Amino acid sequence: MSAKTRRPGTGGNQTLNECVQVVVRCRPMSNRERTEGSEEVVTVYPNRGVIEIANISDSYKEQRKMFTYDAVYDAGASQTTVYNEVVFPLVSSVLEGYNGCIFAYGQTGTGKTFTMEGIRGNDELVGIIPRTFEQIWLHINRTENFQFLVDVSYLEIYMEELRDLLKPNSKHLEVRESGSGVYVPNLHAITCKSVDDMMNVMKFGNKNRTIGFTNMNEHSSRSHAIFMIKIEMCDIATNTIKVGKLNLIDLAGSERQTKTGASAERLKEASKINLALSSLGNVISALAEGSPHVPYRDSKLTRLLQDSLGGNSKTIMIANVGPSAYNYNETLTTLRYASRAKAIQNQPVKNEDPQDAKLKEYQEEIERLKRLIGSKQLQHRVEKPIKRSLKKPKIEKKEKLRRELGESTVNHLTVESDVGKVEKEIESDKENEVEEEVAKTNEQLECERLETAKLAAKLAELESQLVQGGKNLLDTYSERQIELEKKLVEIADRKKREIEMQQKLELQEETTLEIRETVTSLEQEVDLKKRKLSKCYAKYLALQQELNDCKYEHNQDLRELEMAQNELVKELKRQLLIIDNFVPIEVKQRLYTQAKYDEEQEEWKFSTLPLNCDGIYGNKRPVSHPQRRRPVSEFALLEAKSATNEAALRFKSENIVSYELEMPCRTTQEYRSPKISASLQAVLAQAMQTGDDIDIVDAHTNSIRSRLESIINANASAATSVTTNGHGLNNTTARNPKPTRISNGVSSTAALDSNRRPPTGRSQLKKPPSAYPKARGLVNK
Ligand SMILES: Nc1ncnc2c1ncn2[C@@H]1O[C@H](COP(=O)(O)OP(=O)(O)OP(=O)(O)O)[C@@H](O)[C@H]1O
Repeated sequence: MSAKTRRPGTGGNQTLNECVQVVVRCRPMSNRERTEGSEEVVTVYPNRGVIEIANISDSYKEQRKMFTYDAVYDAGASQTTVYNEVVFPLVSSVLEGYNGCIFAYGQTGTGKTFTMEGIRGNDELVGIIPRTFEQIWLHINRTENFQFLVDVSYLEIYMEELRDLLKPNSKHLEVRESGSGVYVPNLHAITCKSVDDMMNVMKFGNKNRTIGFTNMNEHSSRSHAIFMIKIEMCDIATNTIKVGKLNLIDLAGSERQTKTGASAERLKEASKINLALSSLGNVISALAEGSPHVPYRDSKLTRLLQDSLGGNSKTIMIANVGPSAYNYNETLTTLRYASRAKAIQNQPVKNEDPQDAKLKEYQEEIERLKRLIGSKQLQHRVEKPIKRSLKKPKIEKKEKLRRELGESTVNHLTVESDVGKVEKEIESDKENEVEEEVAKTNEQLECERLETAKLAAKLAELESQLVQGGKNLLDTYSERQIELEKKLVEIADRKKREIEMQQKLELQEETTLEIRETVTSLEQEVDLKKRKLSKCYAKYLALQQELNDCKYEHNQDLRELEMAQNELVKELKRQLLIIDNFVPIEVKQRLYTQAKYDEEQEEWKFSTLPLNCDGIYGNKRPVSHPQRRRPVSEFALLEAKSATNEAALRFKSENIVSYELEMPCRTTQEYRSPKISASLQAVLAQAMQTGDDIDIVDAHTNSIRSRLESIINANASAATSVTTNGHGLNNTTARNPKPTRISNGVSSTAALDSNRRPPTGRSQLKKPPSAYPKARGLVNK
């Protein structure tokens, strides 16, 4: 391990490189394997992180192979142990703002789904995904002064197509790349507020997952399923945001098509699954070898895993294997894969204060709504006194009138009565006005109140999406349980370190043994050298064996790829045959030129502009100008002017008579009879006449040409004799051993003609079947 490299869970700086953590889990023997009497060939040493596989079928090969990993689990390892020791630290990192990825890899039926999902309804057997939910919500409920937003998405890759499992009928999904990593635009995300919410989302998605039956597994996952959890966390005190993303992946099983008893459909699926997995293998190899080019773009799976393999994520690969001898080759392949993946280095980075955080958006929106509601409420308070102030003008105006009248009039009483009348009028007018205004204001107030209520509801909804941390601590967990959990993590960490130390110790023991062996005599030295040599030779043999195994496996992969390719070529030929026979040539050529490959979406598409008859893109028809009128024909203008004619009404509007008609492109051709050379026609004519085999090789010169010439000449002379004696029968009858029947006054030339054409229903002449030449399989035309 380099100085810059460390295994996850050992703490340290966030910019350090970190290897992909590789864990192998071996499942117990299945009932079927037991009844078939298959032997166990896998031995697991959990304390040393070592797994051994024995080869019992081939005595020529090396007997045992040993592999070392970060952790190994045998059939007895419980789901809880695997979770606490492997997954718990990673989920903790995600809750600190890192990206995390856990993917289960292995042959079909080795326990990937069992490890990731487990058995529902059994607390002991639930898998990694539901346990992750528990851990996340426990953390949220325990963390005070933090606000959380938890979004969940679920998708599958089936036959190299992305499918949204939470919106099964949604349109085509694609993988895109941005500065912050790979993502899938338009993927549906559901905001969750509890463990139950997340469980419901998982169950709903699983219902839409593609599964099928194979010989190896009754409920085989036929797709790669990716459960995505995004947790946004905001520290209320500092107002800083962190985002943790966790991808939980249950890959489809790698499988040998011969073993799974694949049907045609399963074969197609399997070839796509194997193709994606082999591209995953290529990516792992390229990363392990430090190759400058990593073929992420080879499949949708590797594109989605781009951040997890060689990217900014903390990653755990769980390789599932079976113990039976029947699956020796597949188990060995999985172990090799896993061994290679150990060398992949990632550079995990904390996602702090990201620009695209949804939580930030929500917070800003909440603030905006709060401000808006506050201002509206203030407005309500200001608007209330309007009722009272509306009465003021009455008194003011009354005083004014009194002043005006009082100053100019002598009789005070009359003035008073006038003022009283006017006052009453003014008052009733004003009261009406006020009532109207009050009604209007009330209406306005009601509208505003409604609007405020709407805003308040929106605010409440937004606020409800955000979860306040540290709420239900006492309800959910007691202090003792928290302590226990801490201890579990400590134990897991210690076990990990123990395995690492054990592995180092074993290496050192080997070298110290060699050093200790001091040479006392020449004989001993020879003995020691011999032993060293035999050790080296054994290693050499093992490596050679490994090489042969790899070659064999490579050839097998190649054969399977060839099989898949043959299938595809066959299918292509079928489609081309249909196109060639049923699609007219012009249409075919047009379609070929219109089809363009979209690099981004990695598929063929038709360009939107149709080709016209001249083979040019675009439309021949003129495009209307927004400000100009369409051209109108002379006739239409004249007709439009003649007010007498009722039919002229139709010419009052614009017409399209002046436009050139858009004629459909011709898609058929005139029938032309095939061109046959004169010599061949002569030979055919003779064959028609005689009905016998014709020797087309000259017996004397042994040449086809001279024989053909003689036939042509004979035909020409026969034609001349026909024109001279008017019948032309003599020659034919002379050469034809069969009697030529001429009935109903029909000449032999007509008989010859009818020989060339197929008999129709209209023809009165019924030809005897013998009249058709059979020997060469010639068909009358
Ligand atoms: N560690 C284990 N302990 C007990 N049973 C297990 C274990 N691993 C797997 N099984 C059982 O083996 C069977 C196959 O497991 P599972 O369906 O998880 O395989 P898989 O690898 O997901 O297969 P596929 O790739 O075809 O989907 C199941 O019945 C499962 O319960």
